[in-house]
Amino acid sequence: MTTTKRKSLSRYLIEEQRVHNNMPADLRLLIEIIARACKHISFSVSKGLLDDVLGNAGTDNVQGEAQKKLDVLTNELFLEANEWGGNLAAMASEEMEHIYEIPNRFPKGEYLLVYDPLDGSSNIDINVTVGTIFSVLKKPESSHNVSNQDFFQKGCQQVAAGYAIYGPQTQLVLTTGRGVHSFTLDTQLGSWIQTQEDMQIPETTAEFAINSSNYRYWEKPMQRYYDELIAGETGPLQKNYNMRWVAAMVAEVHRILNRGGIFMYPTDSRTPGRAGKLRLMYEANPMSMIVEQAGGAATDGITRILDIQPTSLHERVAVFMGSKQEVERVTSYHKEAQK
Ligand SMILES: O=P(O)(O)OC[C@H]1O[C@](O)(COP(=O)(O)O)[C@@H](O)[C@@H]1O
Ligand SMILES: [Mg+2]
Ligand SMILES: [Mg+2]
Repeated sequence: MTTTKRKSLSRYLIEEQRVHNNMPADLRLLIEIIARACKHISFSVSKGLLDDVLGNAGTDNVQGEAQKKLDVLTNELFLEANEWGGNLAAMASEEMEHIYEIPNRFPKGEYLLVYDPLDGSSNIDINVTVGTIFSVLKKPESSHNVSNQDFFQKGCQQVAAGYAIYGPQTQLVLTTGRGVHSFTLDTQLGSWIQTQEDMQIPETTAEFAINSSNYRYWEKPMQRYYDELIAGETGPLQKNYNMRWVAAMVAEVHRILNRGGIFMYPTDSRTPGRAGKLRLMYEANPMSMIVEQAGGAATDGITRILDIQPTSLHERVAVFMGSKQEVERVTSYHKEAQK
């Protein structure tokens, strides 16, 4: 099929608003602006060495991680693109310690945007896939001056979630609560064109993704599950598994959406008191909404991620997400160990 016969993102969003009554106009406009920001990031990322945007920025983010030049640049691109759109009250990002309230000189709206502008940033200097992850929340009606507290909503309250993946093609994967749909950036037209409808994660899988160099730091139930995975058909799972690790959550989740699998970043003892590596509000929550909307599951080993009450902007969470059967199995091992 040629792209001219396919649906653009704009048309998809208008149909969601007008035909399916699934979103108000201001949310539709917000998603259009987010998509435009992702398009801009895609072009910046693709320039790489040509624009001297690779390498370290020489600064650390609030979590003490060295920022790449592109972490800083993509954060600014996302801020600038979204602050004048008129649909937001405030934003929060991996790269900013505090929330960013829309300044009074811009029109304001009723939504809150939380994002990871560049996911998998250790991949950027070696020209491997990276992405952008975003989550949209409604500002509580009772709130007049935006505060951190307004952002502390459970993932099940997200009104939209998505990611852009900057790989061989740039794709935007989106859910507004009626399935998961993907749009590929047609770089000649400059438009997002729908290329997948209602993506579904197979319930069973024979593929897993985990950074197994951390094995010795894991808790017992995680080690048990991993031992069973690698024992393959000689162990209790009685089948052989394949392993993949891109080191970008966006890329792992995208693979799982397309062909199934389980992605894990468990708690480990490298940093005592820290629950895993991934951040709840701008990594785990949006990805969990997408995974559940595609028929998969997502837990922290015990609890459904979308039911966790956030208590700080940058809090971490252990993540097990993807094909339902495997997520249920590893979750049951954690629950057994807890008893
Ligand atoms: O360095 P590791 O242990 O392989 O961790 C990789 C994980 O870290 C992350 O890159 C964190 O994301 P950021 O690049 O946004 O900090 C995840 O995308 C990925 O799953
Ligand atoms: Mg990330
Ligand atoms: Mg990041």
